[in-house]
Amino acid sequence: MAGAAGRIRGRALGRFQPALPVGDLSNLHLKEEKIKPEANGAVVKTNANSEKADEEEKEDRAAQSLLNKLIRSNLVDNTNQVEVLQRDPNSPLYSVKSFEELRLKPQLLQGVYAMGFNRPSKIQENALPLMLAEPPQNLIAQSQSGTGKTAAFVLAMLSQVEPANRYPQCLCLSPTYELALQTGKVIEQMGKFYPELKLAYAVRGNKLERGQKISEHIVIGTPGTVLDWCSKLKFIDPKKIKVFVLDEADVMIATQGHQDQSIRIQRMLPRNCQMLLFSATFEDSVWKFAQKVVPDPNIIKLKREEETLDTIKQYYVLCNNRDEKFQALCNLYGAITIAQAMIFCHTRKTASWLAAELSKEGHQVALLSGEMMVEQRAAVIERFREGKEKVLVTTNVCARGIDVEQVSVVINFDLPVDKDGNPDNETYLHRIGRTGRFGKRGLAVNMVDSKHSMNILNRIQEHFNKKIERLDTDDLDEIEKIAN
Ligand SMILES: Nc1ncnc2c1ncn2[C@@H]1O[C@H](COP(=O)(O)OP(=O)(O)OP(=O)(O)O)[C@@H](O)[C@H]1O
Repeated sequence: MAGAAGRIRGRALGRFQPALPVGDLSNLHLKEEKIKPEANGAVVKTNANSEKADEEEKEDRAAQSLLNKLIRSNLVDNTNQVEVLQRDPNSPLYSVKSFEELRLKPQLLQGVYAMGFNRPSKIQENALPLMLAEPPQNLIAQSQSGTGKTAAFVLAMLSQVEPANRYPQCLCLSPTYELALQTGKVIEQMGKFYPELKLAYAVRGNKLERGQKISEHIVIGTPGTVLDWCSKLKFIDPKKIKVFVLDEADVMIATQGHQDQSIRIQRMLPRNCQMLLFSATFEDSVWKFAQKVVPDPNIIKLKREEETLDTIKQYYVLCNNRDEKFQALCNLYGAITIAQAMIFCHTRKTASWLAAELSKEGHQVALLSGEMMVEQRAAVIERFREGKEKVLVTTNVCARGIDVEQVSVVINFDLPVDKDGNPDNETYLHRIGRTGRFGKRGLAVNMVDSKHSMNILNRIQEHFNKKIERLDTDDLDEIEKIAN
């Protein structure tokens, strides 16, 4: 394949590409001076306005979380260590390397193995001994999505339940109806060999007769309904709850009202109730909330990922406008063989335009867009993973926080910016971090179409202190080896 790139070096690409009859490679390095300052300013302004106007997508963390659960088939590989801050440093609570060491009830051990788990994940290894200790310990735990948090607290709940007592003993809050159902499924699977154990869903639409008392042992639901069931409707006696779990705390607080409702529920629980809070991320707001709902916590945190771009080759291509960016993209495809690429756009509109244009050029393109139902999005990602499509075009908002494994090339058709138009370094890292994983080398190509975006690129470069080079025909041999 390196030969193909070699043949076209310094020549018009159009003649050599079967699927994409496009222009000259010189488009790849248009001179920066070509962008007239006044035109440039105007372009930027219009872009910013129109982008705002058609940026209808709102970050929906609950949908992203659900999507991750739907597309995930196994544990996310994570090499980071966890940090354990024990409330009582004198109490020796060791981590466990096997489920046997936890002395789980036999029917739970059976459930764990029936789910195909051989040994605890990193977060489980550290959290389970704390959660199953006598007396039960409170816990705030943060670990990346997909690392086994749900399974951990489900085991804790199932271990504490006394089936002979026919009333709710464990209460679990989820941010949405769908996420509550997903967690419910894990409870059902893991408790499969514990048939006397019953589960109720406190979600909107699940209507019970007034005056009724619930006999199920575990209640899982959304904050609003759980609050009603505990206070106004009195279906649950909160004073009898032994384990309170607050799942997906980061998603929870992103929803208006959920934080207050969760705190109100927590205030109704007995003092000796075990409080457990889980979150995939740990920004300040989550931490503040966690401290309000979990008194005297033990804390388990996944150590921050080292921001490393060492295995990723980063380039930029200078263009004048959207069409030229498309042209440059086609040129790149014509010049090298790309196994699988993800292309990020700023808006839905650009993403669907680009997907259509690429399809016209004969590419097998998948479009992941915010207007799709979560199930549809999961299907698109699945097909892409299976290699049915080689290019996935998506928007920033839609793809943030979604686990798509290794791709060989990431293209920023638009650079990531925050709502104020400043460089979004975190998103940049997250996007291009999809390539260059597991010791492989990765390739990231940034399309720059104005002085403004050049400025953004420079700031990103400074932030990471890592050179982003201008893509040149001389680089094609090198990048072909990475991209293919
Ligand atoms: N010990 C284990 N061994 C093997 N697979 C596991 C283990 N624990 C969990 N899994 C599997 O890994 C996947 C992710 O686990 P889980 O949903 O518990 O992660 P999570 O951290 O709760 O994710 P989220 O933050 O999205 O809620 C699931 O498919 C689950 O069945």
